[in-house]
Amino acid sequence: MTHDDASKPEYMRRIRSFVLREGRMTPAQQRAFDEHWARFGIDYTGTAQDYAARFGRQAPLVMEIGFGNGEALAWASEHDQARDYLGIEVHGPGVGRLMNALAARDASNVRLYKHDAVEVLEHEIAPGTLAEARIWFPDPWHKKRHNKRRIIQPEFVALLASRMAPDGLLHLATDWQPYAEYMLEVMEAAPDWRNQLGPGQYAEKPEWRIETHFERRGLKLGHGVWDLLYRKA
Ligand SMILES: C[S@@+](CC[C@H](N)C(=O)[O-])C[C@H]1O[C@@H](n2cnc3c(N)ncnc32)[C@H](O)[C@@H]1O
Repeated sequence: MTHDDASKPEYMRRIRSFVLREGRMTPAQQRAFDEHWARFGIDYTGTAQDYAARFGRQAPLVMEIGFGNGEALAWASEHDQARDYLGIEVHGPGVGRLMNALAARDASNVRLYKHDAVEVLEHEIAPGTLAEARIWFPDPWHKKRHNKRRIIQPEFVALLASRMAPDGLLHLATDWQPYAEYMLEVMEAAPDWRNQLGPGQYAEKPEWRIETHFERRGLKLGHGVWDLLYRKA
């Protein structure tokens, strides 16, 4: 353990919210990295980034963590050209697939990390940077002994709040009711966030979130869907 690790809160030090099962990339996804990473990708360096310089303009920045195959991010960024989008995902095939979609529409308002979002937030995103943050259908870690691996934890939402611009919006969604209840519990207790709908309330699904792959999977299993909207207090 490095000295830096020792100074981190317990959650940040030990817990990873993902297991990397790198499925094989298809030739098209591999080609996406070869051809498009220089344009859409940001290599993790562990130092604060100047996103306005990367995008070549000063626009509000929307971040999505764990975008999966990227369909929701592709859609949202195409229909919201006045803002810039930062996607963070550890799963290579999903990043490749999204880059192909972005290249097909010649997108200029999206950049991607293939890295752990907790580390990106800690080291690359300066305080006060984000206008909006989205975490849609994060891994629910169903088993009680795995609940601590959920990305939504008090320490994590405090870190996230510190990276938000004043009045910045956080949008969470899940299809797993016990995780929805846990998200609500963590967020209601967080001093840096206030529920946009009023204390303890879930939100209606906003029109900017299209149905995602994991949402469809949950709906097929008969799950409900819960959206939560919080503003930085
Ligand atoms: C259940 S999937 C949901 C994907 C997508 N949002 C959807 O709704 O279809 C959760 C995703 O979060 C990613 N993920 C989990 N923890 C992460 C982290 N710390 N940093 C970046 N990505 C993460 C996983 O690789 C996975 O693709």
